[in-house]
Amino acid sequence: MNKPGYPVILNIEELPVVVIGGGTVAARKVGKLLEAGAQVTVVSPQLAPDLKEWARQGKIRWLDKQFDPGDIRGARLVIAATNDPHVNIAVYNALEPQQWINIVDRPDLSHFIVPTTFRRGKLSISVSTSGASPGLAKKITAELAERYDDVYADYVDFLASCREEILQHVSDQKQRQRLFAALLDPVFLRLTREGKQEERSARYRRLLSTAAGSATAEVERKAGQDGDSDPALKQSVQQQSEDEI
Ligand SMILES: C[C@@]1(CC(=O)O)C2=NC(=C\c3[nH]c(c(CCC(=O)O)c3CC(=O)O)Cc3[nH]c(c(CC(=O)O)c3CCC(=O)O)/C=C3\N/C(=C\2)[C@@H](CCC(=O)O)[C@]3(C)CC(=O)O)/[C@H]1CCC(=O)O
Ligand SMILES: NC(=O)c1ccc[n+]([C@@H]2O[C@H](COP(=O)([O-])OP(=O)(O)OC[C@H]3O[C@@H](n4cnc5c(N)ncnc54)[C@H](O)[C@@H]3O)[C@@H](O)[C@H]2O)c1
Repeated sequence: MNKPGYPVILNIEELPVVVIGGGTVAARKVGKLLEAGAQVTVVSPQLAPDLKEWARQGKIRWLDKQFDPGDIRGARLVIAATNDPHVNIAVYNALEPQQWINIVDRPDLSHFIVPTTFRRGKLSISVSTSGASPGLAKKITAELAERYDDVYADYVDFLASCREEILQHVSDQKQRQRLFAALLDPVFLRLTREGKQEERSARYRRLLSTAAGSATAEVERKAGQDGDSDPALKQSVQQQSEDEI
């Protein structure tokens, strides 16, 4: 991988992922795979403590053996995480054409590399140095984690529910964009931080009714101007005003 790469969040729920090697690095990768709901198989004659525990609890399938090419058959993603570079290359050579691999000591051959990530509910912040310095990525993440603290989980949930409501009830594209922008006013974060959820909702309601009012005026102005109006927009905006007042 020599280009900067294409950052994505993969939905790997229920998908089979095979990890070769059972040491500290494998345990770190498997922890994140389990959080994402993947079906994980670990192939290794030895397991780090976390992996042992997950195998005992049935959270992962453990093949207590050295790697063989057949072990990765059917896997969607493959992670080669042994401490033997020759074994990691053997895993790479055994890939089926559609499989994607992360080789923990060969970013240059990997189809994907893993950034550091921390989560605050639905917000996730990831940092990568394209393999240049994973330690620096971790340090930057720690700095960001202080700034984007636990309050963001509730704040992002609030933004999500407002957004859902706006998408459902406000049909005018420009109006929506204005509302989404207004929702990012720092006051909503501040009220979340201060635990003033009611004041936050009241402000949001005011924002909606003001926007609905101005859209109604706009529709009426247009109607007066060219004798024509968009009845769907007018109705949606008026409905909005009635709901909110
Ligand atoms: C982010 C994180 C995610 C994760 O693994 O889950 C991750 N490495 C983490 C930590 C970490 N890794 C290393 C140290 C020791 C300090 C140092 O060396 O800097 C620390 C720090 C620590 O452990 O504290 C050593 C290391 N890492 C790689 C090599 C091989 C090489 O470079 O060739 C070596 C040398 C091995 C040797 O000694 O030979 C390779 C990779 N490591 C990556 C990811 C990918 C690029 C990420 C990026 O874009 O920056 C990439 C390319 C491939 C991949 O693994 O996907 C995770 C942070 C988890 C967290 O947040 O807690
Ligand atoms: N990508 C990263 O973030 C990162 C970080 C540190 C180190 N590394 C690299 O990752 C490698 C692994 O690090 P670690 O700390 O997990 O090592 P480790 O020694 O803790 O674990 C190695 C594991 O590989 C298994 N293994 C060895 N040969 C095998 C085979 N033929 N088949 C199946 N399993 C086999 C061992 O049983 C053991 O479980 C290091 O050698 C280093 O090159 C990568």
